[in-house]
Amino acid sequence: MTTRRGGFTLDVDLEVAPGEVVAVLGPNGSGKSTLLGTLAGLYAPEDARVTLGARVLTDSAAGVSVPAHRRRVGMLSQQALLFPHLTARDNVAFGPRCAGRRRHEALAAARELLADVGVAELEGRRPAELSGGQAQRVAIARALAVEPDLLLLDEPFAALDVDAAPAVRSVLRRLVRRTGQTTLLVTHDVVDAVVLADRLIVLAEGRIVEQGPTAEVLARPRSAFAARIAGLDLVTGTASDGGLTTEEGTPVYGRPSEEVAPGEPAVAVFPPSAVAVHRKPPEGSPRNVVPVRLAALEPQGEVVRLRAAASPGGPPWVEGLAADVTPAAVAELGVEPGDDLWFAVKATEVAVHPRRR
Ligand SMILES: Nc1ncnc2c1ncn2[C@@H]1O[C@H](COP(=O)(O)OP(=O)(O)OP(=O)(O)O)[C@@H](O)[C@H]1O
Repeated sequence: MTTRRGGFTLDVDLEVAPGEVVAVLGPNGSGKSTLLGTLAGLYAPEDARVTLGARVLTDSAAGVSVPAHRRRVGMLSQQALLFPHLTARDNVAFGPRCAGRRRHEALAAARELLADVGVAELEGRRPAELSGGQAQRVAIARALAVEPDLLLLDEPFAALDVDAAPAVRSVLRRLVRRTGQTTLLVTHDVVDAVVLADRLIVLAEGRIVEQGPTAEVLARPRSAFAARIAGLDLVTGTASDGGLTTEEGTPVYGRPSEEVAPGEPAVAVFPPSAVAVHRKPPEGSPRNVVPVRLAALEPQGEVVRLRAAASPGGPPWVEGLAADVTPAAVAELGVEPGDDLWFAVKATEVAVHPRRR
């Protein structure tokens, strides 16, 4: 598709498999909202062909453009945008009613969905009587109530406070997985992509500059933007009681940030600034301590990023882990590439999230 807005041109070619969740990341103004708007039928593209299953939604060459409300494309944005005069239940039942469902059927379906998103007891409240997180849960229920063929999520957690966002993300993850909902998710948060998406695409200046399985793009970023968002330490494994267990069986201790059941695929996430670097294994406090071989020293503004490789006999999953330390600490440690070191990170600094298979 090619869509112009003012002097900006979006030019992308994208295919999403049924049931797939694709995350779209990119700097401000890279065209993420323009992409969603074009799929939703909000903008008239200059030259595009958009198909959903067997249906043609847009074919500019043939003069076809299905209006937004007939696309069976659901949209959820930062703000819940509920009808202010309707109760939570009636907000969710509205779409099915418009699609011709009987009133009692639509209300029953709405109640079930409100229970699914964890706000069954709020069904009689109006939007003004809901918190941001509660309203967004209702908005998720409303978006799914019409059983859209494609769900578009435009920064659905951005307006929520940091405490509410992971719980709402969990709810969305569970429902999207259960219904096999085909989804395109625009986000600024790489953790959203890890938790929800099978695949990640990176937009820059209206074009796709990178795409692939989420973990792969983050492990081997090619664009400057992907490198920057990949600036978190990620360790994948299987959730356990106190954190996760890597594929090789190493325990990584952390705190579950949201609903993640033992035995499920999980990812441990921590900032490189939380990693302490030692010459000898540190003693005492309960934390994660792992041997690494120093691969590189990368200056990063105020700090130096120590990049790890596996040490002989050590676990392979440390490959690529980063530790940010001050230049003074680097001088004091006297480290050089090839040195054998220990990376340590406190369990309280490690967030454990569920991960898409
Ligand atoms: N109404 C408009 N008229 C003209 N140009 C517009 C309009 N809306 C957006 N643009 C331009 O289109 C480009 C893409 O905007 P878009 O909102 O799709 O980016 P985005 O990636 O979603 O950004 P953000 O992360 O800031 O939400 C921007 O350069 C913007 O200046």
